[in-house]
Amino acid sequence: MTLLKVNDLTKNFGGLTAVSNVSMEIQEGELIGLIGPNGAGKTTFFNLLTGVYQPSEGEVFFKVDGNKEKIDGEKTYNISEKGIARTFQNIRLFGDLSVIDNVKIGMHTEKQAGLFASFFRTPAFYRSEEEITEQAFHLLDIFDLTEVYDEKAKNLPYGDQRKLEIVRAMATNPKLLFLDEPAAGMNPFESAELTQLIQRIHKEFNLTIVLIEHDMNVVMNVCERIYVLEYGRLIAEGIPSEIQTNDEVIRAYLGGV
Ligand SMILES: Nc1ncnc2c1ncn2[C@@H]1O[C@H](COP(=O)(O)OP(=O)(O)OP(=O)(O)O)[C@@H](O)[C@H]1O
Repeated sequence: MTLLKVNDLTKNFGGLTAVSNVSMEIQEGELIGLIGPNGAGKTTFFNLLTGVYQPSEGEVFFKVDGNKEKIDGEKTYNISEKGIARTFQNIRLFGDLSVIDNVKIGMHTEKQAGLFASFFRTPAFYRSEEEITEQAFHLLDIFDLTEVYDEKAKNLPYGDQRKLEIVRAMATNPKLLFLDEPAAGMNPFESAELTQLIQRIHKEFNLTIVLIEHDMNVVMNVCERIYVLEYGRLIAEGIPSEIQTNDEVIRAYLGGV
């Protein structure tokens, strides 16, 4: 079943077309890779799908509770409420808050006991707080971050901060998760561990994931299907073995062949 449908999406920045007539269709439960040389338009594409930028042209549809909704032009928080979460290329945690609070903040946008219950601290409020804490610890456990739950986020090693970013995005209970270079700056051991984690959350939460990644080991090992951008245009789409042998892709990466 189609979860996300993108029709001819375009973004112009003055004279530069960062994303040019890109169309794609993502099925529920897929793990998709989005690759391309530096400046190809990958992050801009994520920004268009998550409401950070408004498209110059094109449409985006997302399936919410069985209904197809048009989400292009929507505000970031509306898109997040509909079930799309993301991480950023640069870490954007609340550095002075604890690890667990970084996760719980994400959950509060999703699970709210209501103003009355929160104000008067009713049983519904405590039940909801208890559930939030329990779920936050479950996510931290998957990412092997339980032991540091009380540390300030900024004091975690770099690799753990990147993992915490994913946990925080997961906390909104998304149906679709965009990961922007999750393995950037990680050593080979860390990125291999992250690869396994991405596969695990994909299966355990039946989560649809779109991954921007430069590390080809990660991309080729985890992604079921891959889209390739170059200068804002989609130049290829296919399973990893097709992409690895695609002449256009090889030319885009190696140049001039
Ligand atoms: N806000 C902006 N204003 C003007 N130009 C922009 C803006 N954001 C991105 N661009 C330009 O759009 C093009 C695509 O950039 P984008 O960051 O989307 O590429 P990318 O594929 O994510 O690159 P990288 O792999 O290096 O992160 C680049 O030429 C970039 O300079």
